Amino acid sequence: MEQERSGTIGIVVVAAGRGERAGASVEGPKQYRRIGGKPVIWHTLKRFLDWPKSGPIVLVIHPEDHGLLEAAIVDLSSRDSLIVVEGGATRQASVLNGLQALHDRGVRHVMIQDGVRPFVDEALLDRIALELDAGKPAVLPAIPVSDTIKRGDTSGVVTATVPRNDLYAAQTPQSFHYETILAAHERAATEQAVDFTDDASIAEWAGIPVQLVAGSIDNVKLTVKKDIAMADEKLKASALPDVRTGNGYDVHQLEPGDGVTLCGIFIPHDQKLKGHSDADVALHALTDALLATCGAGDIGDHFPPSDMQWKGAPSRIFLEHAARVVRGAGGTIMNADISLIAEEPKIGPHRQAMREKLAEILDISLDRCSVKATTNEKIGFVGRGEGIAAIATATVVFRGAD
Ligand SMILES: Nc1ccn([C@@H]2O[C@H](COP(=O)(O)OP(=O)(O)OP(=O)(O)O)[C@@H](O)[C@H]2O)c(=O)n1
Ligand SMILES: C[C@](O)(CO)[C@H](O)COP(=O)(O)O
Repeated sequence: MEQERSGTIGIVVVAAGRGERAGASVEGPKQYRRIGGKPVIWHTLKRFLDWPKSGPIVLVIHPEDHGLLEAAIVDLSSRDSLIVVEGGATRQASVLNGLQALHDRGVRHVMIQDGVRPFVDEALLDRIALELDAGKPAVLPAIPVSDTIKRGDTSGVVTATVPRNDLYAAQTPQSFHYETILAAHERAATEQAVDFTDDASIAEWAGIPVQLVAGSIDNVKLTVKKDIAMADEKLKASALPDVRTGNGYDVHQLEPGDGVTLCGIFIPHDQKLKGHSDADVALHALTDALLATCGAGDIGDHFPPSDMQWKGAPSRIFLEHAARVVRGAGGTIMNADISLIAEEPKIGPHRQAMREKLAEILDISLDRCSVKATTNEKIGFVGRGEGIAAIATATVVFRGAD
């Protein structure tokens, strides 16, 4: 259901093209291709949905693309506020449909945006809004042309060098007084003036003065295949790493026996740890820490103590399972750190073997595995030699959501 938006500037995003210059893709036309893990149109819409001055947002799509659109924006918050209409055979026809969909929605100004310009930024939108507020009927973001411009004939021979000091490359959103541009577009359609590649040209044709504002070098239009690959690389390179930390704690009671297993290493001793499995407190704590990095519950959820098959089991299977869960969720284990709290046996002589065991079980390098130990200064249950406790921390980096 469509929700009301609080901003005052109507937005028309045109995305009904077929993207022929970018070539075919299994993902559909270029506006549905993924860059940085999300479809191009997702990024473009998000910029406007997040901009506080956006009023109603009309999205113009191709009649065959309803399914593609639904899949593309399924996780976009506020998507219910979008007004979706179908476009026409040309960009100009699609814009007209979008403008007409804003009729009677109390819009004073409108911004017309290419769906395939996903890097439009808030500063640019604010610059344009200032000009509209100052009463300009048409505002065009553009950047001065920086290449030397040549004119050539059909045989590929240069016929002239064009002075570039007053040349600009036009961007979007091209922005207007709503009623003024709607009237110009409708008149162009009626008079079959149909060769316009942008909306500023229609304003010029209709005699409306167009104000230039500084565009943004990043606000490129994704036109050919290479543009899409470059946009993808750019977003991936700038994505914030998704680093997560989990912690775990476990304690087991000591009782008379012949040794304890800690971090997968058996240490001969006159006591053993009491437990359902081999009672390796260290690996249990680390298993919980790893599961915590992806919200996957705790060791008891995965290996219920009531299940007899885990009786006497080596705890490395719990840790291996947790590592699989983490990796299955897209995680890379960066670090595993265990602190053992025990009066006896002495851990120091076994630390290196323990670290090596962790590295082997987790399949990560030794320098990412740490084992430390302390006594409890003879205080409490650990201090009285009644049990051994372990605290673990795991650090995992996850791939960006896609
Ligand atoms: N009939 C059309 C043609 C274009 N557009 C939109 O206008 C914007 C800019 O057009 P362009 O880059 O030329 O896109 P396409 O027309 O899809 O590309 P091509 O010309 O390569 O087919 C795009 O967001 C495109 O989806 C549209 O809404 N309706
Ligand atoms: C509107 C536009 O993006 C401004 O640069 C451009 O004119 C669209 O042209 P296209 O031929 O549809 O790519």
